Amino acid sequence: MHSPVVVLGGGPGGYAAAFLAADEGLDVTIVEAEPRLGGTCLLRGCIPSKALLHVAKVIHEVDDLKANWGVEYPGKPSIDIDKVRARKDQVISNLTGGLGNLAKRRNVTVIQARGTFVNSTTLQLEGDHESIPVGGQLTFDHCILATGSVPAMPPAFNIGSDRVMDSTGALALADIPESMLVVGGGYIGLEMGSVYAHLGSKVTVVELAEGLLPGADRDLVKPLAKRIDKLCEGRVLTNTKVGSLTEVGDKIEVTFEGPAHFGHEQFDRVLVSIGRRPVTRGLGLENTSVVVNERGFVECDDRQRTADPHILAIGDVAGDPMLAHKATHEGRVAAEVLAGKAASFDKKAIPAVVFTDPEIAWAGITETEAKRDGVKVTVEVYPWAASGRAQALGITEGLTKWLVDPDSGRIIGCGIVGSGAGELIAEAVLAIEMGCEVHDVTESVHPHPTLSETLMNAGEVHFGTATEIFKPKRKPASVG
Ligand SMILES: Cc1cc2nc3c(=O)[nH]c(=O)nc-3n(C[C@H](O)[C@H](O)[C@H](O)COP(=O)(O)OP(=O)(O)OC[C@H]3O[C@@H](n4cnc5c(N)ncnc54)[C@H](O)[C@@H]3O)c2cc1C
Ligand SMILES: NC(=O)c1ccc[n+]([C@@H]2O[C@H](COP(=O)([O-])OP(=O)(O)OC[C@H]3O[C@@H](n4cnc5c(N)ncnc54)[C@H](O)[C@@H]3O)[C@@H](O)[C@H]2O)c1
Repeated sequence: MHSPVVVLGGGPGGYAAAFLAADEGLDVTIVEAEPRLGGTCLLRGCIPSKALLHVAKVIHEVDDLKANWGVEYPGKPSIDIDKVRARKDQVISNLTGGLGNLAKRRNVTVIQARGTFVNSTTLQLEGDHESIPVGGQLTFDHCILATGSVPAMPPAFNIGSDRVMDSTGALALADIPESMLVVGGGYIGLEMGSVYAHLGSKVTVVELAEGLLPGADRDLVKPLAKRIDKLCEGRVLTNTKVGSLTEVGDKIEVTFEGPAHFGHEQFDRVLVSIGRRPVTRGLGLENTSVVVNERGFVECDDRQRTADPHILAIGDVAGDPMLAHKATHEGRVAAEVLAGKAASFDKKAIPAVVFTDPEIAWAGITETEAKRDGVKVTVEVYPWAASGRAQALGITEGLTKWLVDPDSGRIIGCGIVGSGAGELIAEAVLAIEMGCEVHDVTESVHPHPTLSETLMNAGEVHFGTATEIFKPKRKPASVG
């Protein structure tokens, strides 16, 4: 069988690339190993985790009503874990079913098989699904490689016990363990740790680095770290390493090694969330001219082209950040490149959102990166305590900040911590992409009372015109 364009992998990178290429008039086949399109994001990532985080947020808000707003009701919320799981699975089914229909309506062929490269223009397909062509070979003019990533599970943690879970295991929500250790205080550890803590588990978080979410700006992480610490009843062990895991009866015994915490302790379940690795091994890439770097990512240019003229790469397999919207955007670029358009990707404003409560979001350059790279920035911070909407909602721990190029006055970065930060950051992405100056934001009328005003207000801090703050402190332009 021959298909001019083949997309290997049907995640948010792969299906976006395939659908857009078909819309451009190309003849497209998706090869996906699993029975459903959707990839990590829909089946075991973004969507199920956000469905569960919604439950966690509502539980928190109910507690807040009781503690701070005089709303009384008897007892604690009781949780029917089967119903929570069923609702989460329904959300996944709704979305993945829709994708199958969208592929059909575009005449995109979907083959359910595992593909490996025989050479630069041929895939060998393995599996037993009827969609696999006789002989199992699929030739193509161009292949878009979109095989994504899988959880990193070092041999020391891979002890063959289902009490030790990766993110997929945690999302399966088999039970609500009494005690749970989360190894890694990054995106997954904090999102899934929050879910389990709100459902009733006693959660301990262990992070190798000095603080949670290493790499993110500390002023953004601080309010979240405080909340997580409260949620985990002080059981956030930073600067600590997990040495070994051993199954002892129906518990996992864990040894801690670190200046802050030493010794061993038992937990009902352990979630290992210490990063993900790109899927490049075992794909037969050595039979092509594709270059894989020392971290396992496929090397490609800003048009998603690899060193092999027949192969493009997108999404998690094509490098950091491993985020669904980055995969989708790269998929669009790859499709347009194959359609002969002058598309390329300037990655200056890919937003990142940690969907905890409070949420953390950033886009463009961060203060941490500016310091590291010696980039001159002026930082304008607006505390949410001065926002009417934040006061009304009782979420005053947040802040919004702009990072401004002091020479041009252009906005080059934004950071937000607070409820809904993930929605608010979209305005910042547009501002950075459009090359806006700070006055473009301050002169755009924002609706009142909303949290979006904090973006306008942080801009007003730049000009000293923020009326809700008594004497705005101006930081001088600084290097780092
Ligand atoms: C718990 C969790 C929560 C997340 N939450 C978010 C979030 O809120 N926001 C966000 O932006 N990102 C989130 N992510 C990251 C996001 O899921 C990934 O960045 C995104 O799915 C990457 O898309 P992709 O298309 O590159 O790869 P994937 O989604 O990983 O898809 C790759 C596909 O390729 C298939 N495949 C692999 N090898 C082969 C082969 N040889 N033959 C055929 N098929 C193959 C796989 O079966 C898979 O379906 C989360 C991830 C996890 C684990
Ligand atoms: N909201 C989102 O967009 C979202 C949500 C989940 C996942 N993701 C994506 O998936 C990726 C993987 O998520 P993740 O949380 O597994 O990785 P991560 O890189 O976000 O965090 C891993 C954390 O584990 C720590 N760590 C590493 N080894 C350790 C050890 N031995 N002991 C203790 N801590 C250790 C690291 O210092 C780091 O803080 C993310 O980087 C992100 O790209 C995104």
